[in-house]
Amino acid sequence: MNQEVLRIENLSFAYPHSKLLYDNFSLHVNIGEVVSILGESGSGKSTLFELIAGNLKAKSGTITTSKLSQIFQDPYTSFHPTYTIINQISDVAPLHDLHQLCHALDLDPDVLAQKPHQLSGGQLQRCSILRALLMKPSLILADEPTSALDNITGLHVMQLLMQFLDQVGILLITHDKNLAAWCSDRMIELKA
Ligand SMILES: Nc1ncnc2c1ncn2[C@@H]1O[C@H](COP(=O)(O)OP(=O)(O)OP(=O)(O)O)[C@@H](O)[C@H]1O
Repeated sequence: MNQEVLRIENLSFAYPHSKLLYDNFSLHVNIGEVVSILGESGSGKSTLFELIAGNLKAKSGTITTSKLSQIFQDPYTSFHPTYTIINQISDVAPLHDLHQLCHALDLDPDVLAQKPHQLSGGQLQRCSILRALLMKPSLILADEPTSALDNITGLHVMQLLMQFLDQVGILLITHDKNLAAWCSDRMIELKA
């Protein structure tokens, strides 16, 4: 049976003094699925994540979500520059599966003792995936997780993330239609 990790039903939302950005919008994600959200700048992709994360309140409709964690576009701004990666990860997540996950993410555990600027963008984005997975989510919100990386590194990072689809569903924001077509079960294109 499909295990649903996100259900959005009849969502409507507008920022104050603005037109409706979402009007009766519905979406669901199951464990094992990658669902991509595409759309031009200003179409409301980031706003959707803010609504799902509970940082914005819908005008009407319902959002039901299981435990989620987020991966952001720029790995350098996802970590504080002055603390080591391991300090920052241990602040938010238990470390039981650290070595096993490092292995799966092709990440040398020694790099975790470094500070963010000492790592490459690809290494650091794998650290943010590590942090997200250690939080044991059922839903991952990934906001342009590969767009700060070159194509080959980006594809590798996405492949590594997709290994965990037996445990999670992934909602992916991307501008990259080729990436979305390659990795998604469903694609939703928002209109500005
Ligand atoms: N805090 C806010 N207050 C008012 N309007 C906002 C706010 N944040 C975003 N908007 C507007 O809502 C619309 C959707 O913005 P959003 O950032 O969700 O789009 P996006 O699709 O993620 O864009 P991009 O691809 O450029 O990141 C835009 O018109 C934007 O100007």
